[in-house]
Amino acid sequence: MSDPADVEVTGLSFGYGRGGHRITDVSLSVRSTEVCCLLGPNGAGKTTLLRCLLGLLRPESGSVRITGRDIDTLAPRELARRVAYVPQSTSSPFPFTALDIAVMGRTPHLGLLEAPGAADRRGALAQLDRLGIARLADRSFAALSGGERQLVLLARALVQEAAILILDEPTAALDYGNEVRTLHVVAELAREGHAVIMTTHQPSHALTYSNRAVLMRDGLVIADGHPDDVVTGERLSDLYGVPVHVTGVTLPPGHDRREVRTCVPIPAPHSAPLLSH
Ligand SMILES: Nc1ncnc2c1ncn2[C@@H]1O[C@H](COP(=O)(O)OP(=O)(O)OP(=O)(O)O)[C@@H](O)[C@H]1O
Repeated sequence: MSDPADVEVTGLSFGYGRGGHRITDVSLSVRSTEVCCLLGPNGAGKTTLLRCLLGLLRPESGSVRITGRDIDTLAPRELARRVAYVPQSTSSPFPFTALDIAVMGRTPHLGLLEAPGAADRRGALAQLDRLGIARLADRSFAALSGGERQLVLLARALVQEAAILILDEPTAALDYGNEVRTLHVVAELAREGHAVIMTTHQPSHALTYSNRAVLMRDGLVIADGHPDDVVTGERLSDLYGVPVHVTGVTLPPGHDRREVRTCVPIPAPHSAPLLSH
Protein backbone atom coordinates (compact mmCIF):
# COMPACT_ATOMS: atom_id res chain seq x y z
CA MET A 1 0.00 0.00 0.00
CA SER A 2 1.27 3.51 -0.78
CA ASP A 3 1.82 6.05 1.99
CA PRO A 4 -1.34 7.79 3.16
CA ALA A 5 -2.06 11.06 1.38
CA ASP A 6 -1.29 14.13 3.46
CA VAL A 7 -4.87 15.32 3.10
CA GLU A 8 -7.57 12.87 2.10
CA VAL A 9 -11.15 14.06 1.85
CA THR A 10 -13.81 11.47 1.04
CA GLY A 11 -17.44 12.13 0.18
CA LEU A 12 -17.57 15.33 2.24
CA SER A 13 -20.86 17.24 2.42
CA PHE A 14 -21.63 20.32 4.48
CA GLY A 15 -24.50 22.81 4.52
CA TYR A 16 -25.02 26.15 6.30
CA GLY A 17 -28.32 25.21 7.97
CA ARG A 18 -31.57 24.35 6.25
CA GLY A 19 -31.67 25.69 2.72
CA GLY A 20 -28.25 27.33 3.18
CA HIS A 21 -25.38 26.98 0.75
CA ARG A 22 -23.80 23.56 0.56
CA ILE A 23 -20.77 21.68 -0.61
CA THR A 24 -21.68 18.21 -1.77
CA ASP A 25 -19.81 14.91 -1.96
CA VAL A 26 -16.33 16.42 -2.29
CA SER A 27 -13.47 13.95 -2.56
CA LEU A 28 -9.91 15.18 -2.81
CA SER A 29 -6.47 13.94 -1.89
CA VAL A 30 -3.43 16.17 -1.83
CA ARG A 31 0.04 14.80 -1.21
CA SER A 32 3.44 16.05 -0.21
CA THR A 33 5.13 18.12 -3.01
CA GLU A 34 1.79 19.13 -4.49
CA VAL A 35 0.54 22.71 -4.82
CA CYS A 36 -3.19 22.29 -5.31
CA CYS A 37 -4.98 25.42 -6.53
CA LEU A 38 -8.70 25.63 -5.80
CA LEU A 39 -10.41 27.77 -8.42
CA GLY A 40 -14.04 28.78 -8.74
CA PRO A 41 -16.35 31.77 -8.82
CA ASN A 42 -17.28 33.79 -5.72
CA GLY A 43 -19.49 31.71 -3.47
CA ALA A 44 -18.47 28.38 -5.07
CA GLY A 45 -17.61 26.92 -1.65
CA LYS A 46 -13.80 27.10 -1.66
CA THR A 47 -13.41 28.67 1.81
CA THR A 48 -16.14 26.41 3.19
CA LEU A 49 -14.16 23.38 1.99
CA LEU A 50 -10.95 24.75 3.55
CA ARG A 51 -12.76 25.33 6.86
CA CYS A 52 -13.96 21.70 6.78
CA LEU A 53 -10.36 20.56 6.17
CA LEU A 54 -9.26 22.53 9.22
CA GLY A 55 -11.93 21.07 11.47
CA LEU A 56 -13.53 24.52 11.88
CA LEU A 57 -16.76 23.30 10.27
CA ARG A 58 -18.15 19.88 10.97
CA PRO A 59 -19.23 18.00 7.85
CA GLU A 60 -22.65 16.32 7.72
CA SER A 61 -21.09 13.30 6.07
CA GLY A 62 -17.78 12.12 4.70
CA SER A 63 -14.34 12.15 6.27
CA VAL A 64 -11.17 14.23 6.42
CA ARG A 65 -7.89 12.43 7.07
CA ILE A 66 -4.74 14.39 7.84
CA THR A 67 -1.46 12.47 7.37
CA GLY A 68 -3.43 9.26 7.70
CA ARG A 69 -5.36 10.24 10.87
CA ASP A 70 -9.05 11.05 10.98
CA ILE A 71 -9.29 14.74 11.84
CA ASP A 72 -11.71 13.97 14.69
CA THR A 73 -8.99 11.98 16.47
CA LEU A 74 -6.46 14.84 16.43
CA ALA A 75 -6.26 17.19 19.43
CA PRO A 76 -5.99 20.87 18.42
CA ARG A 77 -2.24 21.00 19.14
CA GLU A 78 -1.62 17.83 17.12
CA LEU A 79 -3.63 19.28 14.25
CA ALA A 80 -1.71 22.57 14.47
CA ARG A 81 1.62 20.72 14.19
CA ARG A 82 0.38 19.15 10.97
CA VAL A 83 -1.63 21.93 9.34
CA ALA A 84 -1.02 25.69 9.13
CA TYR A 85 -3.70 28.04 7.84
CA VAL A 86 -3.49 31.50 6.35
CA PRO A 87 -6.97 33.05 6.33
CA GLN A 88 -8.14 35.64 3.81
CA SER A 89 -7.66 38.55 6.20
CA THR A 90 -7.23 39.11 9.89
CA SER A 91 -6.60 42.02 12.17
CA SER A 92 -5.73 42.14 15.85
CA PRO A 93 -7.15 44.51 18.44
CA PHE A 94 -4.06 43.91 20.61
CA PRO A 95 -0.81 45.86 20.23
CA PHE A 96 1.23 42.96 18.85
CA THR A 97 4.20 43.58 16.60
CA ALA A 98 4.62 41.70 13.33
CA LEU A 99 7.32 39.58 14.99
CA ASP A 100 4.98 38.75 17.93
CA ILE A 101 2.38 37.51 15.44
CA ALA A 102 4.94 35.42 13.52
CA VAL A 103 6.29 33.92 16.78
CA MET A 104 2.74 32.74 17.61
CA GLY A 105 3.31 30.06 14.96
CA ARG A 106 5.56 28.33 17.56
CA THR A 107 2.66 27.84 20.01
CA PRO A 108 1.87 24.20 19.07
CA HIS A 109 5.54 23.33 19.71
CA LEU A 110 5.76 24.93 23.19
CA GLY A 111 4.79 23.52 26.56
CA LEU A 112 1.49 24.58 28.14
CA LEU A 113 2.78 27.68 29.96
CA GLU A 114 6.08 27.97 28.09
CA ALA A 115 6.86 31.36 26.54
CA PRO A 116 8.69 31.52 23.23
CA GLY A 117 12.45 31.93 23.67
CA ALA A 118 15.24 33.62 21.75
CA ALA A 119 15.54 30.70 19.30
CA ASP A 120 11.79 30.93 18.54
CA ARG A 121 12.11 34.67 17.86
CA ARG A 122 15.18 34.09 15.66
CA GLY A 123 13.25 31.43 13.70
CA ALA A 124 10.31 33.78 13.25
CA LEU A 125 12.59 36.59 12.11
CA ALA A 126 14.15 34.21 9.55
CA GLN A 127 10.70 33.51 8.07
CA LEU A 128 9.86 37.23 7.93
CA ASP A 129 13.17 37.64 6.11
CA ARG A 130 12.35 34.77 3.71
CA LEU A 131 9.24 36.71 2.70
CA GLY A 132 11.19 39.98 2.38
CA ILE A 133 9.51 41.71 5.35
CA ALA A 134 12.11 41.54 8.13
CA ARG A 135 11.97 45.34 8.21
CA LEU A 136 8.39 45.12 9.53
CA ALA A 137 9.35 42.99 12.57
CA ASP A 138 8.92 45.76 15.17
CA ARG A 139 5.96 47.48 13.52
CA SER A 140 2.49 47.19 15.04
CA PHE A 141 0.56 44.44 13.21
CA ALA A 142 -2.66 46.46 13.40
CA ALA A 143 -0.99 49.40 11.64
CA LEU A 144 0.28 47.36 8.67
CA SER A 145 -1.33 47.48 5.24
CA GLY A 146 -3.57 44.58 4.18
CA GLY A 147 -0.81 43.10 2.01
CA GLU A 148 1.82 43.45 4.73
CA ARG A 149 -0.51 41.70 7.20
CA GLN A 150 -1.07 38.90 4.68
CA LEU A 151 2.70 38.33 4.43
CA VAL A 152 3.08 38.32 8.23
CA LEU A 153 0.33 35.67 8.50
CA LEU A 154 2.12 33.58 5.89
CA ALA A 155 5.34 33.94 7.93
CA ARG A 156 3.41 32.76 11.03
CA ALA A 157 2.26 29.70 9.06
CA LEU A 158 5.86 28.93 8.02
CA VAL A 159 7.04 29.30 11.64
CA GLN A 160 4.45 26.65 12.55
CA GLU A 161 6.55 24.11 10.56
CA ALA A 162 3.45 22.15 9.56
CA ALA A 163 3.75 19.76 6.62
CA ILE A 164 0.40 20.92 5.22
CA LEU A 165 -0.27 24.55 4.33
CA ILE A 166 -3.78 25.77 3.66
CA LEU A 167 -3.80 29.23 2.14
CA ASP A 168 -6.99 31.18 1.43
CA GLU A 169 -6.24 33.65 -1.37
CA PRO A 170 -2.70 34.23 -0.04
CA THR A 171 -1.85 36.85 -2.66
CA ALA A 172 -5.18 38.71 -2.85
CA ALA A 173 -3.86 41.91 -1.23
CA LEU A 174 -0.28 41.77 -2.52
CA ASP A 175 1.39 44.04 -5.05
CA TYR A 176 2.70 42.33 -8.17
CA GLY A 177 6.26 41.85 -6.86
CA ASN A 178 5.12 40.41 -3.53
CA GLU A 179 2.58 38.22 -5.35
CA VAL A 180 5.29 36.66 -7.53
CA ARG A 181 7.79 36.34 -4.65
CA THR A 182 5.13 34.71 -2.45
CA LEU A 183 4.20 32.20 -5.17
CA HIS A 184 7.89 31.37 -5.62
CA VAL A 185 8.08 30.61 -1.89
CA VAL A 186 4.91 28.48 -2.14
CA ALA A 187 6.41 26.43 -5.01
CA GLU A 188 9.68 26.13 -3.07
CA LEU A 189 7.80 24.85 0.00
CA ALA A 190 6.19 22.13 -2.12
CA ARG A 191 9.59 21.16 -3.51
CA GLU A 192 10.80 20.90 0.12
CA GLY A 193 8.00 18.34 0.72
CA HIS A 194 5.02 20.37 1.95
CA ALA A 195 1.52 19.77 0.65
CA VAL A 196 -0.10 23.11 -0.21
CA ILE A 197 -3.78 23.78 -0.83
CA MET A 198 -4.53 27.34 -1.87
CA THR A 199 -7.51 29.18 -3.23
CA THR A 200 -6.98 31.82 -5.87
CA HIS A 201 -8.98 33.88 -8.32
CA GLN A 202 -6.08 33.90 -10.80
CA PRO A 203 -6.09 30.86 -13.12
CA SER A 204 -2.52 31.81 -14.09
CA HIS A 205 -1.41 30.93 -10.55
CA ALA A 206 -2.55 27.37 -11.18
CA LEU A 207 -0.96 27.28 -14.63
CA THR A 208 2.40 28.71 -13.54
CA TYR A 209 2.94 27.64 -9.94
CA SER A 210 0.87 24.55 -9.19
CA ASN A 211 0.93 20.92 -10.22
CA ARG A 212 -2.72 20.29 -9.37
CA ALA A 213 -5.91 22.23 -10.04
CA VAL A 214 -9.38 21.67 -8.63
CA LEU A 215 -12.32 23.59 -10.08
CA MET A 216 -15.40 24.16 -7.93
CA ARG A 217 -18.84 25.44 -8.79
CA ASP A 218 -22.01 25.52 -6.66
CA GLY A 219 -20.37 23.44 -3.94
CA LEU A 220 -19.28 20.67 -6.31
CA VAL A 221 -15.85 19.69 -7.61
CA ILE A 222 -16.28 19.77 -11.38
CA ALA A 223 -12.68 19.02 -12.42
CA ASP A 224 -9.52 17.81 -10.70
CA GLY A 225 -6.16 17.08 -12.29
CA HIS A 226 -2.96 18.54 -13.68
CA PRO A 227 -3.42 22.26 -14.49
CA ASP A 228 -2.43 21.66 -18.13
CA ASP A 229 -5.40 19.33 -18.47
CA VAL A 230 -7.90 21.09 -16.23
CA VAL A 231 -7.27 24.83 -16.66
CA THR A 232 -8.26 25.17 -20.30
CA GLY A 233 -9.81 28.15 -22.09
CA GLU A 234 -13.01 26.23 -22.60
CA ARG A 235 -13.32 25.22 -18.95
CA LEU A 236 -12.47 28.71 -17.64
CA SER A 237 -14.92 30.35 -20.03
CA ASP A 238 -17.63 28.01 -18.82
CA LEU A 239 -16.70 28.34 -15.12
CA TYR A 240 -16.54 32.12 -15.00
CA GLY A 241 -19.01 32.92 -17.80
CA VAL A 242 -16.56 35.11 -19.73
CA PRO A 243 -14.50 34.20 -22.81
CA VAL A 244 -10.95 33.25 -21.83
CA HIS A 245 -7.98 32.05 -23.87
CA VAL A 246 -5.16 29.95 -22.42
CA THR A 247 -1.86 30.20 -24.21
CA GLY A 248 1.82 29.35 -23.81
CA VAL A 249 4.43 32.08 -23.52
CA THR A 250 8.00 31.26 -24.55
CA LEU A 251 10.56 32.53 -22.07
CA PRO A 252 13.87 34.06 -23.12
CA PRO A 253 16.86 31.65 -23.02
CA GLY A 254 18.56 31.13 -19.67
CA HIS A 255 15.53 30.00 -17.66
CA ASP A 256 14.79 26.53 -16.25
CA ARG A 257 11.51 26.46 -18.11
CA ARG A 258 11.11 27.22 -21.79
CA GLU A 259 7.43 27.99 -21.65
CA VAL A 260 4.80 29.06 -19.13
CA ARG A 261 1.09 28.99 -19.74
CA THR A 262 -1.18 31.84 -18.84
CA CYS A 263 -4.73 32.96 -19.48
CA VAL A 264 -6.03 36.16 -21.02
CA PRO A 265 -9.60 37.42 -21.34
CA ILE A 266 -10.90 37.64 -24.90
CA PRO A 267 -12.11 41.22 -25.47
CA ALA A 268 -15.80 41.74 -26.24
CA PRO A 269 -16.64 41.57 -29.99
CA HIS A 270 -15.99 44.73 -32.05
CA SER A 271 -14.09 46.35 -29.16
CA ALA A 272 -11.19 48.41 -30.39
CA PRO A 273 -8.31 49.13 -27.97
CA LEU A 274 -8.98 52.21 -25.85
CA LEU A 275 -7.35 55.32 -27.28
CA SER A 276 -4.64 57.02 -25.30
CA HIS A 277 -4.83 60.79 -24.95
N1 LIG B 1 -21.26 31.42 7.96
C1 LIG B 1 -22.04 31.29 6.89
N2 LIG B 1 -23.38 31.14 7.03
C2 LIG B 1 -24.20 30.98 5.96
N3 LIG B 1 -23.77 30.95 4.67
C3 LIG B 1 -22.45 31.10 4.47
C4 LIG B 1 -21.51 31.27 5.56
N4 LIG B 1 -20.26 31.39 5.05
C5 LIG B 1 -20.41 31.30 3.71
N5 LIG B 1 -21.69 31.12 3.36
C6 LIG B 1 -22.24 30.98 2.00
O1 LIG B 1 -21.71 29.80 1.42
C7 LIG B 1 -21.39 30.01 0.05
C8 LIG B 1 -19.94 29.61 -0.20
O2 LIG B 1 -19.11 30.54 0.50
P1 LIG B 1 -17.54 30.40 0.46
O3 LIG B 1 -16.99 31.50 1.32
O4 LIG B 1 -17.15 29.01 0.78
O5 LIG B 1 -17.26 30.69 -1.09
P2 LIG B 1 -15.88 30.94 -1.83
O6 LIG B 1 -15.84 30.03 -3.00
O7 LIG B 1 -14.75 30.87 -0.88
O8 LIG B 1 -16.13 32.43 -2.31
P3 LIG B 1 -15.10 33.67 -2.54
O9 LIG B 1 -14.34 33.34 -3.77
O10 LIG B 1 -16.04 34.81 -2.74
O11 LIG B 1 -14.24 33.82 -1.31
C9 LIG B 1 -21.65 31.50 -0.24
O12 LIG B 1 -22.85 31.63 -0.94
C10 LIG B 1 -21.76 32.12 1.13
O13 LIG B 1 -22.70 33.17 1.14
